[in-house]
Amino acid sequence: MLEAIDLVKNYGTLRALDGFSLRVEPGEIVGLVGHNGAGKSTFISMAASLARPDSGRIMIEGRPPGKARDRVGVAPQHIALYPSVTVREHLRLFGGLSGLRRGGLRSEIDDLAAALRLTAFLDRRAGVLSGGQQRRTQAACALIHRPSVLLMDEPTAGADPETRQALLDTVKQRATDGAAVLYTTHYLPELTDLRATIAVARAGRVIARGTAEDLLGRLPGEVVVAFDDEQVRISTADPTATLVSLLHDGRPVRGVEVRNPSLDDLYRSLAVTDVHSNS
Ligand SMILES: Nc1ncnc2c1ncn2[C@@H]1O[C@H](COP(=O)(O)OP(=O)(O)OP(=O)(O)O)[C@@H](O)[C@H]1O
Repeated sequence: MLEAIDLVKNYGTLRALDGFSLRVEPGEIVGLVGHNGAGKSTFISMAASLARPDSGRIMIEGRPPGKARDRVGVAPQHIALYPSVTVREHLRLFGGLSGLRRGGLRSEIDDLAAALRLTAFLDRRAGVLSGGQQRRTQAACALIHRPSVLLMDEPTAGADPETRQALLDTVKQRATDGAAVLYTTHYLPELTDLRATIAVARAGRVIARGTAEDLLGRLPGEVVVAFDDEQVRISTADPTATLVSLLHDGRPVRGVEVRNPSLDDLYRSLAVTDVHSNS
């Protein structure tokens, strides 16, 4: 389990975390979302014991992060691989650091390479891999020792659909196997695919927490219907009912588009709530 209570972190005069609290249970995937600069990566650095809070408490399975490093897997936002080292050597290195040896290490490497579609690239140097292959290699380094807390910071940034799906399927499987997963992204559909609960960060704290249905269910989507002579665009909480009512008179239709609420809609709705709660 990962638990953070009331973390504060200042960089000079800038307060990066301002009372950040979050808990991720074993088997749970929490999607941490929020605008650029909200504090997501700063929090991940702390959970990975790369930075210390000025105040507050963070625990990994009841221990401070510095004493639980072997239980944590981190896929940082920016690619951090050795260009001249092969994928297999990366995995041997990271697996070896966590105590995996010989047959155990070999079979973890084979299983993970298959899951992340890296088998054909195991003996290629990281520097000659495509961006997506590097992303998958980086995730594999985080996963090789079967960590009980998995921290993934925008692991699919710039990834093609194949890479994205391989990563999402592997993360889902690890959560099913009992890992507590913290996953940051700017893509809402990934969190739906992961069946993640959502934590929204803003200005260094978590301002909302719940399932996608809780947080997005009451937000309006949008229905756009192009008729022969006009285009009708309606903001609605019930797109299906709106669509049925727009189409019921049988007018010829050239196109229909239904837009579900996005993360931007969620941030906007929370900004309004926040302003009200501060007033
Ligand atoms: N080492 C550092 N020194 C100074 N300021 C920092 C440092 N690390 C982060 N910050 C600042 O702290 C704030 C939070 O940054 P952080 O990287 O945690 O945001 P984020 O939510 O991960 O954003 P993004 O979505 O862009 O990755 C930002 O204003 C950033 O500029």
